[in-house]
Amino acid sequence: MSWTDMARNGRILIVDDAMENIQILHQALQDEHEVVFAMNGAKALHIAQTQRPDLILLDAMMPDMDGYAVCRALRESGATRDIPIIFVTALKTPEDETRALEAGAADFITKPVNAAVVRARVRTQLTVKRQSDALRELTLTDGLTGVANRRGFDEAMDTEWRRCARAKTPLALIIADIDHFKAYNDAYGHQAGDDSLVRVGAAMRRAAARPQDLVARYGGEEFVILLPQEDKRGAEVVARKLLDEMAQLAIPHEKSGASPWLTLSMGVASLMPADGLSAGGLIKTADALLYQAKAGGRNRYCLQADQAPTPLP
Ligand SMILES: Nc1nc2c(ncn2[C@@H]2O[C@H](COP(=O)(O)OP(=O)(O)OP(=O)(O)O)[C@@H](O)[C@H]2O)c(=O)[nH]1
Repeated sequence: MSWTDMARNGRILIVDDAMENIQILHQALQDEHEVVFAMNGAKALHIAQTQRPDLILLDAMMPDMDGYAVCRALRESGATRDIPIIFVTALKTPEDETRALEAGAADFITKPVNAAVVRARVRTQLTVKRQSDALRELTLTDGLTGVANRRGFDEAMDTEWRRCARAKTPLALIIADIDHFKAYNDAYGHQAGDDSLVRVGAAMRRAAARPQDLVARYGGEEFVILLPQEDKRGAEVVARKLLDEMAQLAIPHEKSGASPWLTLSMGVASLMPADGLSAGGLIKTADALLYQAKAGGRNRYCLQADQAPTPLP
């Protein structure tokens, strides 16, 4: 499917205080898009947050909250910041146009609108948005395994830390490292090593399959699993599932010393994000537990002790 084809089926939010204007735009777009509408700024912000439109057509002049204020509010919220906005207005001066673009609009259409122009401008903005989304996805994904990369993990950790702190729910982390992977590469070759990394990444995704779970490749043969709203017992269940998944894969590793198969060692930790604690502290705790699992013989996980979590300095 081409970018232009993909741009045909987006959800468009039309914001205008006059029903006849909404009807004209609806008429122009309804064949190619799902159209929702709002007749004031507050309603527009609510729909933008809850229904996540792909693009917003925004009237500049509205009573109470005008288009510029709506535009600024959309830009301030992480959930709506990236939705492209096209201003639709009877104001035509270069100053009006500049003001709209400075408020964060992607484009500008003047009234009375022409249906073909509206469709073309909407398609263009949707195409640009789809392309930038795809590019962003690429920058957050590990090219070999298809799981998130270090940067993807850092972003998710930042978001989930703040989300769990607000919701007062725990956040769990598993750091997993393949055992004796250097010996594996030496014995079976780098290509076989790469193939195994792909299979391990897929096993992790099977073990941590909830929508909010995030699997990332943290370094060469080191992976992390971020488990929002999980305490350490929930994370332990995932770690056990992962040991099972690895046993089922049964990738031969004759030089391992820990097992005839390729295995993982893991550190499993969880804490309640709060003032005085940090995401870095959670990572350090899980990392120290991973080290214990390695020292204890590998092919196992070490779980955080039961006392109140005290992250390492
Ligand atoms: N094939 C392949 N190997 C990688 C990749 N990234 C890292 N490695 C290898 O992973 C190995 C990691 O070795 P070490 O850090 O010594 O650890 P280990 O041999 O797994 O030993 P333990 O962790 O102590 O069980 C190195 O040989 C790296 O070359 C990769 O993308 N592909």
